[in-house]
Amino acid sequence: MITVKNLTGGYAGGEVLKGISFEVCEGELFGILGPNGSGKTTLLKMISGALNFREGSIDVEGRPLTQYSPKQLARMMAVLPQHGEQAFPYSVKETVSLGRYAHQKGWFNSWHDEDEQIVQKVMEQTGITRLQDKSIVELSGGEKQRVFLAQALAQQPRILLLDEPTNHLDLSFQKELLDLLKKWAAEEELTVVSIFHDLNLASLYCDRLLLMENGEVLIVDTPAEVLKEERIKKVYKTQIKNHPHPEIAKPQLLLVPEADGGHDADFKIDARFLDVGQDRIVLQSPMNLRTMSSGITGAGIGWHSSFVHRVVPMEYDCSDHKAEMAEYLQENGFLPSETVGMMTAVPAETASYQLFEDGDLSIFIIVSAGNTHRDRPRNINTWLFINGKISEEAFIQSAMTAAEAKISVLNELEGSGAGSAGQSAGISTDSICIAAIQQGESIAYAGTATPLGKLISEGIYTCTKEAILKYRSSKAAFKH
Ligand SMILES: Nc1ncnc2c1ncn2[C@@H]1O[C@H](COP(=O)(O)OP(=O)(O)OP(=O)(O)O)[C@@H](O)[C@H]1O
Repeated sequence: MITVKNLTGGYAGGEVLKGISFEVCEGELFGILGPNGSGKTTLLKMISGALNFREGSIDVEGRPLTQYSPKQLARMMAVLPQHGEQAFPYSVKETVSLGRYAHQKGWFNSWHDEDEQIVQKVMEQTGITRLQDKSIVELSGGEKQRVFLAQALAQQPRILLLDEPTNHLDLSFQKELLDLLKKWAAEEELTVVSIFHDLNLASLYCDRLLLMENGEVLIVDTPAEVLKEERIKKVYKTQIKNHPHPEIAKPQLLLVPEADGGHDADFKIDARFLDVGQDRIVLQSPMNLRTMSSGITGAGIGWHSSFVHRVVPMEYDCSDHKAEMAEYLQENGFLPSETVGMMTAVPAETASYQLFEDGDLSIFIIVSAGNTHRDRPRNINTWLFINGKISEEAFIQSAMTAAEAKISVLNELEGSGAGSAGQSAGISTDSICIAAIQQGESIAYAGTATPLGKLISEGIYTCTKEAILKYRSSKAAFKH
């Protein structure tokens, strides 16, 4: 659809673009990225024919751009510039109607029903119908942006060139606009070339991305390839982390602010923060911990500061235990959004907890265990607090290492096979929460042969065994 070859040129002051080459296919949503001043707008101006280039070529539908008359070009492509400005106080509808100019033979007396219908349709699609009689000078930045987008769409172009289209738009209209462009690209084969400053939006919506640096193309590829953490850090000269989107397979980049340096280097989670009551065990951390858990609240991966292990009666039965747990937390002064919450019928006093240390490495473990006989539903809840900065691999390996240690206790106390899936109790309602302070030395791995893994194995073995034995000798064991 658009073929750019060796494009070179700029302004009177000097060359901005140096040997740019790429192709955009029909119906593609193509994003242009790059730091400030890298030449994105200059490139878009050249593609739209607004700025001449010195060397190279731009072909649109197989024909050199320079061979199109201005009117032919206007029927082919529409441009939404970065700062839509309007010199005259036209009404919204009049401004949108200007988009029909390229399709008209004369100007004043050739307004047809079709033009009216298209203008009404695009005003509706961009959510500005109710503003149609207002003067454009009375609109907010976001409303103006929609009007100029409607004007561009009224042109019914085959190619839409956009310079930061979501600038000024609120979150829901950003999404609406890009959903709309994506739909038009797919259904009406509209080709969209757009500059983005928001790399995450570009990742979510674009088929391919072109990343520019100092007037040159660094890479043209899919979002997953272009938005690699190391590349973006280098080009934008800033700290970022790449994190997959939770719902769709697209990368998302997160800024990492400078650390405030205010934390205590010797900080560790231990029994000082634990409160074992009659009906719950609470660990309240003074700061948020990175968590991976299967708790009722705070499940999955997140950041939490309150850890609540709530003891409920054996006959507890609730159709919506998540909602009921959230209510319980709220009533008891815990914010559900900051809390990992688990439930158990096992008495709090039978839980086992201990700090395990090996040199600078330390972990704090709490285990509550009940009904650990083969023929009954089992409930062992494990909390593992790691006083270190651990990788994502180490989170997963910690869970594996902890599970292995727990099973070896079950096998020891109940005979071989007790911990395996088919053999053990009808249902296992076990939960785990791993929480790391994410400060200090980085720890890459937590498999059984690593220092952290060894500490976890020892700690989980010790606490699980003690918790089971305490539970068995308690009155509760006879009742259950
Ligand atoms: N009209 C102009 N005359 C002279 N130089 C210009 C003109 N417009 C832009 N430039 C220069 O060209 C270079 C590239 O600018 P351009 O606007 O293309 O960058 P950009 O990547 O779109 O930047 P931004 O992200 O800040 O919008 C910059 O150094 C800029 O100063």
